[in-house]
Amino acid sequence: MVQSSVLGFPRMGVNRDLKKATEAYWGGKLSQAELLAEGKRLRLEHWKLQKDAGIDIIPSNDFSFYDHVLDHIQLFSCIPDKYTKYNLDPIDEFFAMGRGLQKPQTDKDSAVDVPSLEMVKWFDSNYHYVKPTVQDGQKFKLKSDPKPVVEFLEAKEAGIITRPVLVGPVTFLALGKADRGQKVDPISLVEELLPVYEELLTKLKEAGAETVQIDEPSLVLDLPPRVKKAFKPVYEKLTGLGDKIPKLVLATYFGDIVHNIDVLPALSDVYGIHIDIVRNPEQLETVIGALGPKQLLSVGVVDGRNIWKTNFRTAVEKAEKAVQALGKDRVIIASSSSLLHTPHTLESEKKLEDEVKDWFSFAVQKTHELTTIAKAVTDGRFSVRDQLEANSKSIHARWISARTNDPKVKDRQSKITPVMFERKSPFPIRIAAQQKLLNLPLFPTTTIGSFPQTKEIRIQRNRFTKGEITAEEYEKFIEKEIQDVVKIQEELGLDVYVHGEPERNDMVQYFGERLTGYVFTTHAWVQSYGSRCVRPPIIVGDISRPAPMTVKESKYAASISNKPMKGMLTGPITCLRWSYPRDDIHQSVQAEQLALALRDEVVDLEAAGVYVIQVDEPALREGLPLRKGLERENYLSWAVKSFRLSVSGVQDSTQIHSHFCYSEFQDFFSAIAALDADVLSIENSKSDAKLLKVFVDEAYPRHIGPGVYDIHSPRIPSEEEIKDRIQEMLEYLSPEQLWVDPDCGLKTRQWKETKTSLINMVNAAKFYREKYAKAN
Ligand code: MET
Ligand SMILES: [Zn+2]
Repeated sequence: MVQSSVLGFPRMGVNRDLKKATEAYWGGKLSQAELLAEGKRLRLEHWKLQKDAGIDIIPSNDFSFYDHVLDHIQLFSCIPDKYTKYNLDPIDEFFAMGRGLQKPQTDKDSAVDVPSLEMVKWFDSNYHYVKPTVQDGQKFKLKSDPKPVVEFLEAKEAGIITRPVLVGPVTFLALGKADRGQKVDPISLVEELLPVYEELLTKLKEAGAETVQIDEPSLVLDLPPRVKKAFKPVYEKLTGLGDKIPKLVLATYFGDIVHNIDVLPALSDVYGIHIDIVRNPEQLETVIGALGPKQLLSVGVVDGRNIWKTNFRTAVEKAEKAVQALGKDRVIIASSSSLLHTPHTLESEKKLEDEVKDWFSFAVQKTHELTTIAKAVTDGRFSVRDQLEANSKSIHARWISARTNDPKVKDRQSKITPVMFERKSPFPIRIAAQQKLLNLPLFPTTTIGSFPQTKEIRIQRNRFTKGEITAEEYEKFIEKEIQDVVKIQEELGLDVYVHGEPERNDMVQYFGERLTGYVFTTHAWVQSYGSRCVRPPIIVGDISRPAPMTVKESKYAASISNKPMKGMLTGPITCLRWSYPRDDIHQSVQAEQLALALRDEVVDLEAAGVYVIQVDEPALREGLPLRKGLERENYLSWAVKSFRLSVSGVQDSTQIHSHFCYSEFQDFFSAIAALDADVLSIENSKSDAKLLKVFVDEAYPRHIGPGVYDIHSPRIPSEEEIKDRIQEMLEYLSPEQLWVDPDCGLKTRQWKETKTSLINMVNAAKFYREKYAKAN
């Protein structure tokens, strides 16, 4: 019999219950016991739901109160002293590592002030994990009552035998880093870490676990030889323990393992291997060929990263191929990765039109898809004939739907010509024309777009959405907000203003709502980090812009300002990456459609008298394919082209800005340069200014505003501190090139700290302005 399996289930619950519970606990409104009980309730509910769907292999230890890598950090006692020194309760220590902890002194306890561990994106997804941070001479120790064992027993007690999920030792270390000032290479600690895995696996076996899913997704990356070499000793040692530990199914996802296939012989005693054949179907044959004579293959055929209904015909075909080669008992039908990246259930969507709703499948629906596919492969397609027929009807309906295809969009795409990717003149000519028009001082100051999204703004937006106030009333309210921020910027003495983005609920959704081809959900939240969830819009069809999207607000703002007003747009790649993209046409085609829509917007803004326009691309980097090579080059080529297409319709005198919330450009600098933006604003306050060296090495000629202070924290930077920061930047950038701005938008901040921080920023800029004016 071919078994069905889920690699991991979303943790939040139908109504983001976990988010609500953890935030209530942090806010002191829920006791620890209540929080733990809520976690338990959610785990049970999710196990039962998978069991009821008929899933054979149900995961446990996929749940986490914050992040599963952080769970492992605590499980292995890999906790830096700065946390342990406070002797916090384990759950509070856990959250302190995840989100930092600041607590004033009380009668009972001393004050706590500790920042969080570093958090970064999980492979190429928008989920963030906490980075294991190790010390020279790091030791590991298994925590008492290990979470994987506790949760396995919890499920067992409820009559459900699960397959616990662990992050494998190689991936755990490969994703880690040495703490500040430490020299250790994390992977060199593998010998130290292995006994902890042995102990944990032994305990799981004693508890009754027959198999364990051990995640080693690092196998899809380009691995440095020292990491790659680590697989052999680790897995020989573990499998050498024989029956003392559960059988291991080693899971890879988000890419193929063909380039690391020489590792497979070292894994030949591992019970089974999981591969993602949604992303990389072509690896199937190679991996089958490299399996040991008895090894199982878990084939990921249901997408864990997107929301489209699985095409049963192609999924069954792929699975049958595996069965033909290996036999029914050696194949498992699985989700491609954990379902963590998909929303909980489609059932919650009451407002979606039936036509499109029929095209989607969220986590709960995917569990049913898995059992159907497994049955089709086990008992033959006729055994699930009705499901297969309904599925192919739905797939076909989407394919031919008028919502999917817009001939006008395709026609416009076919008429794109090479000149549309080029500004009229090269940068030196443009900047001269811009200078003439804008008349900016040295060290111009600006902000990144949004100003504090106050409670009042959210209230009014809600009232408007609910129909409690009219469009006119709402518009008046927004105008008033714009007036206020223009006035504040005048008082602060900034040089290029923004309108503050009060009308935007979200930087992607706002645009999606004004474009054709998008649909929106009401409950389809997915975890981004900790308790934070996002609700990505879904691209279902060809995209076009029926009418201007931002011109009214920007034009109004420009009309009441005595300084240049910067128009603010979200770039094509970010609109694409922070949505669920279509899977029926290439992403480059969708990016191009978005670019054309934005191009019209840019031209309209210019015509409305907005001569500085910023097109934000914070998601450009996360879209970078995981491995170097052709795929990455291709991505960068179409990503750069779509950006250029969106901004190149303007006159030389219109200044194009772009913004990125990261500073690591080393591995794709040429793409950043190729954007040909007149001004780049980048996140830099937390990084070493040395990173800016790449701009010197590559003789970058255009303007740059590296963020001078961190906007993620309410902390106010002093004028001195900002001056020091600018001084450091001047070691790498010329005074003519340098802009002064914060790291990112200010929407999550309060007005109080925002104003003071900006006063300090403007003063620091003025200091250098005067200094260099005198020098000339
Ligand atoms: C995540 S980048 C955000 C840029 C946007 N213009 C803002 O200021 O909020
Ligand atoms: Zn940003």
